[in-house]
Amino acid sequence: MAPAVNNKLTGLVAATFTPFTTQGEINLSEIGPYIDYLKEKQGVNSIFVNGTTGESMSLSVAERRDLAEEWCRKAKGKMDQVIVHVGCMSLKDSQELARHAAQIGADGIAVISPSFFKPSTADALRTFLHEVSSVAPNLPFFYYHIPSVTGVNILARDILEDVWELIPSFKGVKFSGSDLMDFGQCVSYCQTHWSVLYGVDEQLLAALVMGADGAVGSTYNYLGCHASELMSAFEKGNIVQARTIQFKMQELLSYAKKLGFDLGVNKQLMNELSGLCLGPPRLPVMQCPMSEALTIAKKYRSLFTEC
Ligand SMILES: CC(=O)N[C@@H]([C@@H](O)[C@H](O)[C@H](O)CO)[C@@H](O)CC(=O)C(=O)O
Repeated sequence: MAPAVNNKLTGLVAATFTPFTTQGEINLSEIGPYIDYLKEKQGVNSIFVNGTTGESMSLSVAERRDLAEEWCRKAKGKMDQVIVHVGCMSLKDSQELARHAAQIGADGIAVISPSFFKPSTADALRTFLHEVSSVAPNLPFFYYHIPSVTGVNILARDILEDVWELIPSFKGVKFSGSDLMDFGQCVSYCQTHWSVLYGVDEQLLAALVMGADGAVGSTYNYLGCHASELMSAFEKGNIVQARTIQFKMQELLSYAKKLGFDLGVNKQLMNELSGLCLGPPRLPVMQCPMSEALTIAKKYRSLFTEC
């Protein structure tokens, strides 16, 4: 990746899991060791918290505040950037979390589209994003595009149209979609100080070719060092090496998907590979049987050497 200019967010960003106790309460005590693991074992220097992987929509606003605060506190001096996802179904809740993120020293906020009452047009979504950003006007703002989860199929490029007029703090897009034409259009429209970050880990190389500044994803929790190697190989023009790593990532994920890979499986896999105690997911996501995570971990170990 190009070096960071004006704190531009680049490189690899881990979308963190939310640690829970076995009783299903948030477990703040695991956040410090988690950050150390990401930095020391995976070489990951930025995190995206309370996102999809972090089960944000299954958390209360109070829990999200406590988690965001602890992530920011423990990341100080260790992580380059902590981006806090503050999107909620309710505008008021999103604004509360955005204000709170500004108070606790987050490096940026991201907002997903509401998905129960869905915006019917790009303008409706842009207005929602504007209203959230306006309560934290000095905080870098990212639009979080993830149509497969929200069911909101508005092109990300349409959200970007003259967006700086509406959201002066706008700093980029976290694009977790597989429409590479829309992605390319975002890259080509972007200002140089914005970041376009890709979020479909199994297609990272394609996004780098298209001009991604970096990547945010769940698998970088345990594939961080390998994805970094992929990025360096790409930067050096070694496409064969970059492709080899991407193909291994794809082999792991396609194997896992055949076994029913979802957030529950992903979290259990992370527990197994990292040795951290991140606990089970929260309902309605089901906990995955240990045997399934062990089978996928075995596949992981057959494909990748330890970082
Ligand atoms: C739908 C979904 O969860 N996508 C993941 C990916 O990292 C995904 O887990 C990975 O590409 C494997 O399919 C991320 O884009 C989500 C993410 O960044 C987040 O947790 O906010």
